[in-house]
Amino acid sequence: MVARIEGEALHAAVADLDGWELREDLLAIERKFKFADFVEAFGFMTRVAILAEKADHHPEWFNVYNRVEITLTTHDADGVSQRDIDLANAIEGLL
Ligand SMILES: C[C@H](O)[C@H](O)[C@H]1CNC2=NC(N)=NC(=O)C2=N1
Repeated sequence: MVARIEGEALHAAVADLDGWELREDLLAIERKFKFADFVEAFGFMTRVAILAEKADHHPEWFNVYNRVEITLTTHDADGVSQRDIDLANAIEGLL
């Protein structure tokens, strides 16, 4: 079981992440990315997929052409956990 991050700690953790926002229901974090074209966007998604598989923590995402929208949440925690924060940080490291 993974602990859910809530309240002040949740807001502080999200504030430390560049460009990520808390979803309105406070149960997930989200970020929108925009690339030059589809090849750039899909290349990014491929690199995220490799990170996600290594971490056994996977994004919910949406892609149209050069736009990628990522939502991170932890099903086991029914909300945001450190695993989401860690994956968001690892994604930041790809940019
Ligand atoms: C069995 C497996 O470890 C779990 O289903 C993992 C896989 N990837 C996951 N990804 C995300 N985003 N949240 C989870 O709770 C989760 N759980």
